[in-house]
Amino acid sequence: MHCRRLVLGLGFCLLAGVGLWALWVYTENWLPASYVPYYLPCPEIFNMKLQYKGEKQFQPVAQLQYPQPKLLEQRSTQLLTLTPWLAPIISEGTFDPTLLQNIYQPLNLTIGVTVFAVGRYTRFVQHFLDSAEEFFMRGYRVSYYVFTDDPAAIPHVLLGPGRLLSVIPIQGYSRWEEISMRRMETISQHIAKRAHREVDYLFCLDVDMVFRNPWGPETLGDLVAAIHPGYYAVSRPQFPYERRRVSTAFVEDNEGDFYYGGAVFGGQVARVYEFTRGCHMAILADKANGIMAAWQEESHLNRRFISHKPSKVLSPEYLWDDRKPQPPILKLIRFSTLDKDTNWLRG
Ligand SMILES: CC(=O)N[C@H]1[C@@H](OP(=O)(O)OP(=O)(O)OC[C@H]2O[C@@H](n3ccc(=O)[nH]c3=O)[C@H](O)[C@@H]2O)O[C@H](CO)[C@H](O)[C@@H]1O
Ligand SMILES: [Mn+2]
Repeated sequence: MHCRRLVLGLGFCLLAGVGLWALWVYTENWLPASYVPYYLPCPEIFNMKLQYKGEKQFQPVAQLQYPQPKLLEQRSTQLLTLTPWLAPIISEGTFDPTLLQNIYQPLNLTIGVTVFAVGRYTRFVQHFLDSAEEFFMRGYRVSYYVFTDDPAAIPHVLLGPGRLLSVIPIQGYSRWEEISMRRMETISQHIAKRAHREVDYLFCLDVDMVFRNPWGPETLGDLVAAIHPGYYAVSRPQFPYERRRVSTAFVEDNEGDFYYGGAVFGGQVARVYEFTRGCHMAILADKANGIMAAWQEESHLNRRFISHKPSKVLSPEYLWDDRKPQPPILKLIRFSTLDKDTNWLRG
């Protein structure tokens, strides 16, 4: 009798166990997936409030519809000089270098440059810095911040007076997309920790590039974007924005001004902080949802520049590509991407 009860009890437990297990398998596999909170790897960034001189609130632009601004005006010999939101578009002939020099030189500004050289990209540093010494913000104080996973591979480049080079060790990632995208996080953290005390303006540049002509104070502004050399003559629907709604970088067909390049952006250090932080947040949100935008951080940068308009736009003179012939509409090339063996570099 006692034994039968025990067997019955055990049988009941077994049945209940199987039942619970089946229920668990069902909820796990067949119910629609509920959103699992994702661990954001940098909680400190949410709490960092920086103290700038004369800080002012910035209101993002509300979404509205308007015609696309066209860089190539009707007269095909001249580029557009003003955006519809009245930001100047900088190209040769739109400014007087001597006048600007007289205005900006006495301000004793320090201009920062962030540049990443991870893995095989360290080979570009020498050429980049040599050409920057020749053409970038000559006569100004400049702080180069070179981020690398291999500090020993960064050459000792002879710098002019008032110009400094800091080599900052960072972690490398095996995927090039990750290296490229992580720049937003690294730059925002670097500004928070250090650069906001050291520089007035900051430019964030690709390293696989070279300066060929002067880049001066005409480029300084609150928030600066550069028009991508591949898309300055095409219309909105052809811009390679992220078009999937699930991404935080999503852009509608009827939105967008210019397609900007991820290889050049900058501005006042406080504005670059807000900008890179915003892009990094959006990248993290995409990551949490298992999605990578079409052109990585460049897609996020373009999304953000639609709602946070740049106060100054650089023409493709400031972001060209050696693989393309120089069109007559551009009087000179100031900064250009080298023709590189991408497969070997990223391999
Ligand atoms: C013409 C074209 O296709 N352009 C896209 C391509 O630009 P790029 O072909 O210019 O990307 P890239 O290979 O120059 O990478 C961007 C930058 O990240 C750094 N880096 C990258 C990889 C690496 O292994 N080590 C390293 O240091 C380096 O500073 C480099 O300049 O990719 C970018 C990725 O965001 C954008 O999507 C660009 O639109
Ligand atoms: Mn590049």
